[in-house]
Amino acid sequence: MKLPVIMLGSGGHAKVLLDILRRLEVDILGVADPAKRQGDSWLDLPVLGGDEVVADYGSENIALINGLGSLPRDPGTRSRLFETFAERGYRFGHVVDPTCFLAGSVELAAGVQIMAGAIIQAGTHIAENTIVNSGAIVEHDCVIGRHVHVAPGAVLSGGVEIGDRTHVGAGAVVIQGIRVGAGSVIGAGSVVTRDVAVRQIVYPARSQLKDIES
Ligand SMILES: CC(=O)SCCNC(=O)CCNC(=O)[C@H](O)C(C)(C)COP(=O)(O)OP(=O)(O)OC[C@H]1O[C@@H](n2cnc3c(N)ncnc32)[C@H](O)[C@@H]1OP(=O)(O)O
Repeated sequence: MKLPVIMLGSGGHAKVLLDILRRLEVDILGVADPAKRQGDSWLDLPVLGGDEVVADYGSENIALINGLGSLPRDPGTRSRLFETFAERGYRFGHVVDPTCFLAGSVELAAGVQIMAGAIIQAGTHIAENTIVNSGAIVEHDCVIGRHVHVAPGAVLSGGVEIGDRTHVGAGAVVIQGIRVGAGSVIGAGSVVTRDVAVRQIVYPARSQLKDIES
């Protein structure tokens, strides 16, 4: 049985999730966001109140959707929200855009979100609350930790391991068999050919600007 859902947050990431949920014809009760006024509406959804309003609904009657996005150097609001409600017994639903490709043996933990056009190949495991964003490719046998964001267009080659809370930037490429430690940031457009330790930032090569001589 599919439970009705409440969306937490109403920013850009939540907007994309809402579009997916509507295409999947999920029953959405409303949005919880402390920055909005109870009784208002957001994209034709009722604003139910702040996060505390979730307590009005029994954890066995609803599922939650984590609508907060995540960027490098974020203070961890998305992961905290997940942990807080999971500890209280609430379940976080998967959001899987119907245009993505998921191989049969892929394992998705609670709250994983797979956005439009992403490809996830055989033998890959993705842990709780992780986002694989639009058009990203996760090849076979990858192990992706909790609260990770694989940003749009990033490529993880076969057998890559990504530690918890890591951000893999838009368009980054990680070659096969690489291990990336927890809490790291792979800059957008980087090509990663060596292992990355815990809490390191990978900066990509910079493009150079020069005037065209006539
Ligand atoms: C749906 C969505 O939108 S999801 C979001 C997708 N976005 C991403 O994945 C972004 C990932 N973040 C990045 O790549 C970041 O730029 C980081 C984390 C690598 C670097 O961040 P910071 O250390 O804060 O760098 P900062 O922004 O101060 O820039 C420092 C310099 O590096 C340059 N720079 C920063 N990031 C990059 C990059 N990815 N590629 C090339 N140059 C870069 C900046 O232009 C700046 O150059 P300048 O000194 O000549 O002005």
